[in-house]
Amino acid sequence: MNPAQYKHFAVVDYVIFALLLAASVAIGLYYALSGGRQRTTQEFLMADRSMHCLPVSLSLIASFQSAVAIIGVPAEIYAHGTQYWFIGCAYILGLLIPAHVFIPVLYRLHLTSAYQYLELRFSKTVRICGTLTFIFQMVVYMGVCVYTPAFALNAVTGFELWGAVLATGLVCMLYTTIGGLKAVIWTDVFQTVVMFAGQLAVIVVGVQRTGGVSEVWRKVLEGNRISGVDLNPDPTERHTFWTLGVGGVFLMLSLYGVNQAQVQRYLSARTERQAVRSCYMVFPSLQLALALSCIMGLVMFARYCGEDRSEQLGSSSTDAMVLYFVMDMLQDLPGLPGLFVACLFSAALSTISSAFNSLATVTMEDLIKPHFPSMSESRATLVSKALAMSYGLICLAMAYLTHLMGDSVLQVALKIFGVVGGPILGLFCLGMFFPCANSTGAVAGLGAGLGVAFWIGVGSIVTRSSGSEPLPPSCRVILASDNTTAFSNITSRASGLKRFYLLSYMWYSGFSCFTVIITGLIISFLTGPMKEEDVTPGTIYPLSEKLFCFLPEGMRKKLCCVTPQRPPFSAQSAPPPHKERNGLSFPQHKPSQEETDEFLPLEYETSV
Ligand SMILES: O=C(O)CCCC[C@@H]1SC[C@@H]2NC(=O)N[C@@H]21
Ligand code: NA
Repeated sequence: MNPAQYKHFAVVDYVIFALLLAASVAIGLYYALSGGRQRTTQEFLMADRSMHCLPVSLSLIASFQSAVAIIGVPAEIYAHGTQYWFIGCAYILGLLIPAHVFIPVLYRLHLTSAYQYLELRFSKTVRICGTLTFIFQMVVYMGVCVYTPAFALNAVTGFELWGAVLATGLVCMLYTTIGGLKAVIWTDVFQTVVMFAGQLAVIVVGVQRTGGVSEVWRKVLEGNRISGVDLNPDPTERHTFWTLGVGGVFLMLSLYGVNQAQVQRYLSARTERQAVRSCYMVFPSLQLALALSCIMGLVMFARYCGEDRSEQLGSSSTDAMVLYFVMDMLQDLPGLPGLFVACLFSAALSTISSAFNSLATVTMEDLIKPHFPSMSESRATLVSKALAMSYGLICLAMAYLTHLMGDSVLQVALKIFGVVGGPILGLFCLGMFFPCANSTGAVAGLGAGLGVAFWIGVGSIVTRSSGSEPLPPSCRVILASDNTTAFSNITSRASGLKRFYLLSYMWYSGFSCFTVIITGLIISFLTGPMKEEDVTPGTIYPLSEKLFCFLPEGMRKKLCCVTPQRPPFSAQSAPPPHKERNGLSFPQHKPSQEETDEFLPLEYETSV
């Protein structure tokens, strides 16, 4: 875009953006100077496990609602129609399963890092593999989250790209390092409100500028942008009800079930019931966030129908076009462009701060503490703060790498979750649902899952770049058919392996998850399946019990090869002493009176 056409900010816009950064730092400072003043890792990393479900639920949304969703989803709707909206169907199971399967198991083990589960259930090696995989996933994802808002802003307003990246990274490092998880959660709450406000402002002004709701609706229908339910079973079809509604469930489970950033929030809740409730409360807010970004895409479509702005923009990226649309709408309403920029950076900051804090937690808990068991609390807290800061620097470096990725940011983010998050989900499912799985099987399974996922991921980039260039955004009705035509002739031409590469990226999570489970079970049986008495109590979810709960007791016992063990503690009995395993002691949690009352008894039976 030539500088002459840059949309410029009024002073008040910069003031609003600066206020957002200042408010975030202020919250960080407040938690640095209040409470326990962040002197223990329990407070710095786990918020003293004292959080109420409301801030936890808003923080759960903010963690994986970054500028990628704020910009990438409207761009997706603008270019391809509302098929993506069906990912909302995946939120039902994608949140119910974490609430009733993953949270009960992980909460009762009283963990700090989700990957401690892997050591309790399997071995230290499996835990380290899980931790390193998570670190890789979040570092790459952080890079995309820092880069996206700065890139979009620079494309439209000439806003200094690396200045914005630096400002975001530094402010985030500051309040995360001084304020710990409490500051990260409460800034997430504040930033989520700013996110919704910014998107709402663009929608209200956009509809009003495009001639009202009926006019927008008419243009959207005319432009064939409301997609019906596409039940096409072809797995290489990018977005269908199946890839989004079913494939999306695995994506959600990898994020809201086993990702450390979310698990840490569940564990910071004061009781298990509060944690489960926070998971339920995510559902309406996530649906609202999805609706806002989809509607924004529709309004943008109605506004630019028939015109193609890629030449003014200097890039055919629909992502940048979203910012162009926003500035076009809000340009002469001083303060609103600043509000939207604040919304964009709130989305980025809330995700990056969650990433910093969770990365620091797992690095401290899984990679450092086991080697320095006698490390003092104050030193451990200091090292945790240093870790949060160093991850900030790594993130800035990763932002530069994102610069080279090129794909639409939404696709890049979802591919990262699929390729790396899917195998981690598979590892936890293998552990929780298959008592016979052993450590060798777990490591082999994770390796196979990551290998297959990377293979498809890289293969798809190679295939697509040789096959099709991204279609320029346009309102022509035939765009949809163009897209299908262009795409279908690639698919039809593709042979077996190439067709494999064309698998929709929405299936990566599910595909790699099953690869881990199947490989893990095969290797476990080949190397001698685990015996029931060797499985640590409380690390198995009685899946078979639950699935066959309609069967009579006797038949169920026969059918379910393993009856799950008593959880590490129960409301009645006094908690057993420290659980020793592999020479490491995991404090078995002494339930508080409130927690005892709130204990959600799963039907556990002692093994006969
Ligand atoms: O916004 C991002 O940073 C990542 C893109 C969205 C990630 C997934 S998609 C399903 C779920 N819904 C969200 O709003 N985020 C996650
Ligand atoms: Na966010």
